[in-house]
Amino acid sequence: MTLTPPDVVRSAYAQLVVTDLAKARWFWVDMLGFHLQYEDESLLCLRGTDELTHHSLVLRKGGTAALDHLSYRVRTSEDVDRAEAYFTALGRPVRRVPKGSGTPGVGDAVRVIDPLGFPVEFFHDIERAERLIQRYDLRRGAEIARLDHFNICTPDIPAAYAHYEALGFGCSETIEGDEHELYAAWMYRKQTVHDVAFTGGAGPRLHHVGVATHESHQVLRTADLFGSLRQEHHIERGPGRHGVSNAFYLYLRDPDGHRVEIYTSDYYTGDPDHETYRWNVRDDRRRDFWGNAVIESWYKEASPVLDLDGRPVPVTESVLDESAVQVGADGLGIVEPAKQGD
Ligand SMILES: O=S(=O)(O)c1ccc(O)c(O)c1
Ligand SMILES: [Fe+2]
Repeated sequence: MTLTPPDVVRSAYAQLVVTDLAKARWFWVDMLGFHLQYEDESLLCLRGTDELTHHSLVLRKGGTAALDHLSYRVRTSEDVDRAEAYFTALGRPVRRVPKGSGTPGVGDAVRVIDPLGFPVEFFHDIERAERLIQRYDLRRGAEIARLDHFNICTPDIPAAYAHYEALGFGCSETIEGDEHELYAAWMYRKQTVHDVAFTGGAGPRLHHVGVATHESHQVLRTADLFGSLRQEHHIERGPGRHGVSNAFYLYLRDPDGHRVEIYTSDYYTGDPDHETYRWNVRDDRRRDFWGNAVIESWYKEASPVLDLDGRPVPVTESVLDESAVQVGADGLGIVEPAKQGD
C-alpha cells in the first residue's frame, strides 16, 4: 500500500521550553526583535516582522530547557489527516491535538514522534496576524523577519535524509566524505536552501533554529548589540559567511543555551530540476567560506527533545563525527595537512 505523505509547505514554528520566561523574553523579544503575539504567565508566542500568521516561535516555561516540538505547516486540513495516517502506518506514536487544546492560535493538528525520535507537529489552520511588514517604527534589535529553518542533531544522517525525502523534501546541499558518506544535508519544501538540516551527532537533539533577517548589516548589528550590553557571552560563532547555503550568519545561545542562528542571503531552489551541491568534508570552506574554524561547542552541544508526554527522549551516539575530520582551520580531530588544491 503506497503511503501518501502530507504536503508540507514550510517549517512553521518551534516550541521551546525555557526555565526563565522573563530572561527568554529579554533575549528573543528585546534583543532579537521578535513581535509578541500572545503572552500569559507561562507562554509567549512570537513572530518576525514579515510573518502573517500567529507565531513562528513559542516559548513555554518549564523545569528543563528542551525542544517541546517542531511544527510544519501543511497545505490543506486534509493533509493533517494524511500526516496522522502516514505516521500511524509507520508505527510511530501519534496524537491528535484538536483546535484549542494545543498551542494558542493553531487549529487542528497532529503531533508525532518521527522515525528520528523528534516531536513533530503538522497543522494547516493558524490564526492570521496583523501585517507588520512595513511597521518600521516597531522594529528593534536584530529585526528578525521570519523563521527560516530547523537544524537537528541526529546520529544517522542517511536515515534522516531518507525520511525527509519520503516527505517530499528536496536536497539543496550536502557535506560528504571521499567515499560519499553523508555527514550533513540541507533539505527544503519552501523554495530556499532549507527548512530542515541535519548535523551529525548524538540525537535526537535540536541543534538550532535559523531565523532570517533581510540584510547582513542586521546580523552585524546583532553582534554589536550583545557586545554593547556586556552580553557577548551569548555569541557562540560568527559573524561569517557560510560555504553551504552562502548565507551570512551569527550563532547565539539564549539564556537556556538554546542555539539560534541569525541568517541572511541564501538562494532560490524552486526549479523542478534543481541540483544538489555537494561539499567534501575536507573542504575547510564548507562551514565557513573564509576558512574560520568551527568552535567545538557548535559541533557538540544541542538541546534535548521531549516526547509527546513531555519526558526527555534518550539520545543515541553518532555514527560519523565530522568534528573528527581536521582540515585546515576546521575540525577538532587528527591534524592532516590539507593537500594542495583540496
Ligand atoms: O555551517 S554550514 O555552512 O554548514 C551551515 C549552512 C547553513 C546553515 O543554516 C547552517 O546552520 C550551517
Ligand atoms: Fe542554520
